[in-house]
Amino acid sequence: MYSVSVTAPVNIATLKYWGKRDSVLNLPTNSSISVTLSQDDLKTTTTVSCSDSESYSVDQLYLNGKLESLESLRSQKCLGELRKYRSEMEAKDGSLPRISEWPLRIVSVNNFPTAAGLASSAAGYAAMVYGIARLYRLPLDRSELSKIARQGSGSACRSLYGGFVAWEMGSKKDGTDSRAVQIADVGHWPGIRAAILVVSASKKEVPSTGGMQLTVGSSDLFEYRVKNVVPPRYKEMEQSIIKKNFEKFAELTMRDSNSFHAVCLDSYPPIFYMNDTSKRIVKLINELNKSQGRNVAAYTFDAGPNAVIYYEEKDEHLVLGVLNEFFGHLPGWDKKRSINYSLPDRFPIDLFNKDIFSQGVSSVILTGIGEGPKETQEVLKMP
Ligand SMILES: Nc1ncnc2c1ncn2[C@@H]1O[C@H](COP(=O)(O)OP(=O)(O)OP(=O)(O)O)[C@@H](O)[C@H]1O
Ligand SMILES: C[C@@](O)(CCOP(=O)(O)OP(=O)(O)O)CC(=O)O
Repeated sequence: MYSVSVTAPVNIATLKYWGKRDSVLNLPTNSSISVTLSQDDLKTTTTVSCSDSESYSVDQLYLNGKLESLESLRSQKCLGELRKYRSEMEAKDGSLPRISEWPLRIVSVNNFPTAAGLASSAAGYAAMVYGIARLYRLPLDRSELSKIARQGSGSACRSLYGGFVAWEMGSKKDGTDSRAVQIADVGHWPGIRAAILVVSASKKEVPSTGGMQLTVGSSDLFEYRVKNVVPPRYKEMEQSIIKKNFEKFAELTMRDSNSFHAVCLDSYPPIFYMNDTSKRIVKLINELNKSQGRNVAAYTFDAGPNAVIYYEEKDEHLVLGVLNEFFGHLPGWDKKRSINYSLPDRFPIDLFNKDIFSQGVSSVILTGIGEGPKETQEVLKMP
């Protein structure tokens, strides 16, 4: 029996992937950019093993304690590609054990809600692909592995790296140039923080894949976004990261979240991922930024109502000053309990009815930028 355990992070896009040009190879209609979040707070842990013993009769995935199907085309493609690489190695080197033929057992847990718009599929597929690649000792770099993870879930390709990551859409039909690359590692700009306001931890209404297909097929705005908005924005965002220009990075992040939700709304029938709570959070952040005369925080929303708010550590007292005022009673503040937050100077508190603006959020996750997948000593047992 051979076994390896790994952990992998969540990533939250600041320039959104929305739309596929090939849904079998999972190739996107635009390049995207994300921040990898710290595994201290959000992570998938996966133990992969393979054996020729009788107890390993078929490939199995245990996710959060339950047996899950591996039959989906997405999972099959990831497993198939990894096995193919391993069997090619075995064919070239007769001394290698022929483990590519053995059934795999994958035991995985997410320490945060699964399928609730918190990018569990990204961390999950990244962990699965990275773990099997280590088990098979494949000589593939993270960018090569990202092409495999991409076929599990598009956004998963970006979780192969830490720091700031781009998914280059590529132009080849076979997808061999559609892969993740690192724009900058954590050390480049370590002060990036993220506050997640969990608005809904339940399963989302319109899954990303179906939502994208609907947008591609029905939104008039979509073509404009893909052709005219994203390409220059990609370059500007990359530059803002390289120059550590938070003011610009924040503006582009918020604009791109708005643009993504605009094409969702422009789909026919329309898709609504943000709800009234999400909209109130946008207002809080806008007023905070206005009151300080600069962008101290940037909101972004994925395919659900949860908000992710990026900010710099040096402005934490301002951002958490506001968030604590409205959401300080919720779970998630333990590591900041000793700090006495107060509202930032000039914040226009009179504009906000506290009873209404405190509603709808169930918990807060305070985290920051983090590293990519890594091996761990923690071994998960079959439930
Ligand atoms: N740890 C894991 N290992 C393997 N697969 C996983 C893991 N976690 C999640 N998945 C897969 O991802 C699916 C959830 O993906 P889905 O896109 O619905 O939600 P999400 O990733 O949490 O949200 P979003 O993509 O909008 O951020 C699960 O049903 C499962 O198939
Ligand atoms: C809104 C998004 O989070 C969409 C993520 O979509 P997925 O990666 O979950 O989609 P599939 O490739 O169909 O699995 C934006 C982003 O992460 O870039």
